[in-house]
Amino acid sequence: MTKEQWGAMQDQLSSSVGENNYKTWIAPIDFDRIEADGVAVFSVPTNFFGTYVSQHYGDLLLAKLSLVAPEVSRLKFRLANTDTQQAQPRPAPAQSAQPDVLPSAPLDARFTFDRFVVGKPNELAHAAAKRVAEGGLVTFNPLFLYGGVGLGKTHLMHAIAHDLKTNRPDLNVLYLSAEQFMYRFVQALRERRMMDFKELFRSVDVLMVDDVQFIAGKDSTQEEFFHTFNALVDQNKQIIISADRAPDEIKDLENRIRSRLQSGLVVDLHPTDYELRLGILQSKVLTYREQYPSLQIDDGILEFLAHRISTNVRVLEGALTRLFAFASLVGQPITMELTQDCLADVLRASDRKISIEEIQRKVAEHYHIRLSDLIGPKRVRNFARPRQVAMYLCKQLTARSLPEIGRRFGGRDHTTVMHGVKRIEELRIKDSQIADDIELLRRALEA
Ligand SMILES: Nc1ncnc2c1ncn2[C@@H]1O[C@H](COP(=O)(O)OP(=O)(O)OP(=O)(O)O)[C@@H](O)[C@H]1O
Repeated sequence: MTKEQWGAMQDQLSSSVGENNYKTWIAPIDFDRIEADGVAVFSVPTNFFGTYVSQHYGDLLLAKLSLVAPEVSRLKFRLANTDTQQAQPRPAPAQSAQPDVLPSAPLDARFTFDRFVVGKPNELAHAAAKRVAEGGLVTFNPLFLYGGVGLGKTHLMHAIAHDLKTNRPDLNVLYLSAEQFMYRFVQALRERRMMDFKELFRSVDVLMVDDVQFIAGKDSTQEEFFHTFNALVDQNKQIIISADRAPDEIKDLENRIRSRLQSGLVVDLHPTDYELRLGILQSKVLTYREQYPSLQIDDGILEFLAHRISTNVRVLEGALTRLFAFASLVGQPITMELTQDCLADVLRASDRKISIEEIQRKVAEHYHIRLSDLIGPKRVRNFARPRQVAMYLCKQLTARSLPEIGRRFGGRDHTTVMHGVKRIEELRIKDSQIADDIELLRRALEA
């Protein structure tokens, strides 16, 4: 393959991986040669780069390469200008002092605070993220953000990084996923460069680690993470962590790490509610207006989508993107009919109905009481509170009416259900145990 062909391939890669990823990961690598045994050699600025590109873009590179050079069956990444590097002694300290780049994972330019729609389910997480993004005194360390898939954890972390770049350009901000932390650590171990690794991580002013649940069960990575964490906290450097669940729900995590993670501010991104979903759709439509200025969208479509697609924001956004692309392709306005046609599969998939029985069973299990006591007439508190929780969840998660719910709870009146639902709504705010119970149950039911 010639350098020109590599140039053309880079252009194609740019459109496949997106501009941001391209600039960060593909542009800095260079095609070197194809060896006799079908190995395509690329030069990379650091070994970590090679590992990252190979893990994330290896298949894509290979696929594109095989169109131009069918003999290629494998990729190899070598440090730039060190062709025979493996055979060479390690560089003298003066040379190795040349600063290694600590690659922050690429930030998505769209993930800013401006584009983050705030509603009840995420207002606390948003406020905490905003506070950290000011780059002022470290008041809570770490900030631990958690929540289910696609609820905006990564969006908030990138937004913090974007803001810090503007507010505090003097700070060395590092954002990476826990998986990347592990690659970087393993790489350092393999190359016997642990001192460099430690030094680099300890020179960071703000460390953000996304999806920390990834290191559960990975003992040495946890150990190193713990030391990095402690060293930074001791220096009063801000740490921001995200995970798909609360620290005490992450299995196979060492206790000392768990308690460290809990020692700052732990905030939950709750599943979206209807109003938040509608807000997100409305804000997305505004951005689409620039791209598709003449496209008409009928009244009621966004409300319909916000009602019907309650899984996660990523699915919601994907549905809207598809809808706009489809409508502009066929040159038609977005009507209800077109929406149902175009999104039939998404709508079917999110159609999974949670039944009243399922809720009753899960709640009884959760509170260790018998199903018959949950539904039955006894009014002792041990049964009455779980019963109200179950009624509340039936109201939230099913489309059943209050009289219908009442009937299924031993023939109770709809006003009893209404009272139960109200009581739990109040308690959720005051009583964190109830709030946690509901969250756990909701997740289990929606899983
Ligand atoms: N409140 C919000 N306002 C606007 N966009 C949002 C909001 N919440 C989530 N999104 C969008 O939803 C998508 C998924 O969000 P994100 O990647 O941050 O989720 P996540 O919680 O990190 O999920 P995962 O656990 O899968 O990593 C992104 O495109 C993000 O911009």
